[in-house]
Amino acid sequence: MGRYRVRVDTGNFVFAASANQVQLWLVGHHSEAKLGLWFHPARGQMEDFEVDLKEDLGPLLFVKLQKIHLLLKDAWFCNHITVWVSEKNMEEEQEILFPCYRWVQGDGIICLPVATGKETWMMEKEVQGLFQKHREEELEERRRLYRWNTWRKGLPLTVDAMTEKDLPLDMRFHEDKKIDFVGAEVTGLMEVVLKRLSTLLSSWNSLDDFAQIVWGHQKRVCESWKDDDFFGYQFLNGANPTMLRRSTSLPTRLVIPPGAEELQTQLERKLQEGCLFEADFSLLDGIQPNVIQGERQYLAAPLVMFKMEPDGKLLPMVIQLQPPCSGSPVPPLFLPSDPSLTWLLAKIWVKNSDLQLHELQAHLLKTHLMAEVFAVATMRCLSGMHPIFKLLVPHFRYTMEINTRARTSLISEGGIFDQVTNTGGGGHLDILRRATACLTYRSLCLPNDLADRGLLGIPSALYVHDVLRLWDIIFRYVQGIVHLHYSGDKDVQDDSELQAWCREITEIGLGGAQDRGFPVSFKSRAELCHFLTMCIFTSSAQHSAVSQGQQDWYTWVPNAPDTMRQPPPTTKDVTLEMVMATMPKVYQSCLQIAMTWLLSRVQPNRVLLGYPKEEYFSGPESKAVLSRFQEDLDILEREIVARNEGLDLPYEYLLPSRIENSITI
Ligand SMILES: CC/C=C\C/C=C\C/C=C\C/C=C\C=C\[C@H](C/C=C\CCC(=O)O)OO
Ligand SMILES: [Fe+2]
Repeated sequence: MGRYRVRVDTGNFVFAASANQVQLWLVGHHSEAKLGLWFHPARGQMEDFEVDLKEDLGPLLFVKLQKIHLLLKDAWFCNHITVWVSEKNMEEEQEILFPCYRWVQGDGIICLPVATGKETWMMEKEVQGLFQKHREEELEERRRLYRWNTWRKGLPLTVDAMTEKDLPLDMRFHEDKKIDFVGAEVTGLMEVVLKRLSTLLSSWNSLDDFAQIVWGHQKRVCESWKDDDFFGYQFLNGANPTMLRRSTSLPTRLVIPPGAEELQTQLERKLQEGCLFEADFSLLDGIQPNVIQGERQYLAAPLVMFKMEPDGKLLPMVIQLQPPCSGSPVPPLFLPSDPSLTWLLAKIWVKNSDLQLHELQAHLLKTHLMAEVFAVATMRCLSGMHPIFKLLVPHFRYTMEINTRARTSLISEGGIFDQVTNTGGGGHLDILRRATACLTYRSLCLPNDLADRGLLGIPSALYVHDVLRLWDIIFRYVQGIVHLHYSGDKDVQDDSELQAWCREITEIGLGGAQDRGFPVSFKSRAELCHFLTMCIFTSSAQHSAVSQGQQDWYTWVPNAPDTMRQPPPTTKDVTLEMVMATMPKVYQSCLQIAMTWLLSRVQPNRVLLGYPKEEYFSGPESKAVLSRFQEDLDILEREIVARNEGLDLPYEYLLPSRIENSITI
């Protein structure tokens, strides 16, 4: 018995309020009490109530709520409910949090378990028995709501939703985000289309013509894109820093033709010095090129070799546009000493290939689609009171919707890829299948990936530096939360929901990826922390690194054309007419600019890494772990700002102040 003060907190989104009435119950260890509170939740409001109860409820475990509709059935977004308990034997009132953070629909009774604190989670068995029944019922409902779907064979499974309208309400864009996103799509397309309506179907006449449709501040790219050091820089710190690796031998595909012994000597010398690097686009070999408006497009599968200079510049040494093919002549090698237009066209071919693998493999597959697998498995396997659910779910905000939109308008039949890229028309799906088949767990764990690619200890590799710092910061945050809730490895091994989550990701979401290093169980807290760090890193920092550069590096179309309309050159005789006939048409260029603007713009009302809107954890220990995470991010922010001050080209994509907490675009 005692006095209970109840506060109901409603979301501040459009339509978060409800015209219906809401009834509350308090459920304690010993008994439960109907509060007889009927109220209409108002948007962004906190409603306070006070009741004196005669019953001895015991320690509170749940709040139950039920929305009663008379006429209009609506949805109410409940943030959380807080209860202050003051009883005779208490020195001071006790504050207890019941997180919700979801839409309350229909008139069923919803149970909100008390916020996970260390004590709740470790609570003795019989109380867990009460929670156990709630958790099982909750997961049964979640598995009905969140189903796997095979969108295309050979790709990671996705959420079962034909369009964003089929998604569970809790996974939808809130109204402000939806209005902004749809508005930007229209604005972006109108901006470029209207500007060039008259010449949409034509080709450009000269490379400078592309300046007519450039937006914003890509001046530096327009001026420097032809320079070798600028070309090399992008493989370290550009839109796609995922292709470069240090060579451990001369690639077998690099057949040196007679007369090129000097090149062979130079390559071998750089190899010996440990400063030979490569970017190999063999994944594109044999992919069927697109046909756009009846015009055949062309693809290459280049290899480019670089040397790392003592000043940190990465300079291309040789480009091979196609791998050798038995029965065909040895493919020509393009060199910096070739005629300038010939060498330039070879570099353009490399950047076209890089854009395809960047967008499909590094961006869409290894961040968007992987985050979706983690999100669907989380909703299907971890109950709302599970500490790992509470740790992860803020990192999946809006991801199912942006991915569903990508499947319906970007990589769909007749979508953007089909309209403007040389991998569209089905080749893009074959690339996704090939990339999925070779996607390893180590390649998502950046310290392992960077070590495997031989990229540690390179002063000019700014992406590498920032990524390693962020990985360590996120790992420390994850470790803090895991160690609060798991006192040892056996707790991890005995956690059935957690082990089911792991298996669901590897065996179902990724289609049996244990042969690519993904775990099917967690044997220790260390293994769990590594995996969780990868999930959060993928959904925040890595997406930021491969998304934010699109606008800077892809708006000047010659620097990374989205399609190529003539075959790769097989001789050194290249003319400007050949180059212009190869480059995208005006329409394809305009759509590239519109899309890169749309997909890498700063999102309104974005939630930054480390600053989730939801408060799922209770207790001073969890709050301290989150505070330290924020402090670590703040220290890194200042480090990067200071580092960038001394740079000709600042690297800003991994500034914590620019990293979203989840993939929302
Ligand atoms: C057309 C290619 C040229 C330049 C890049 C333009 C688009 C990027 C292509 C692929 C990006 C990979 C994943 C992107 C996922 C989401 C996009 C989701 C929905 C788009 C909705 C729409 O097409 O309107 O963005 O990050
Ligand atoms: Fe994205």
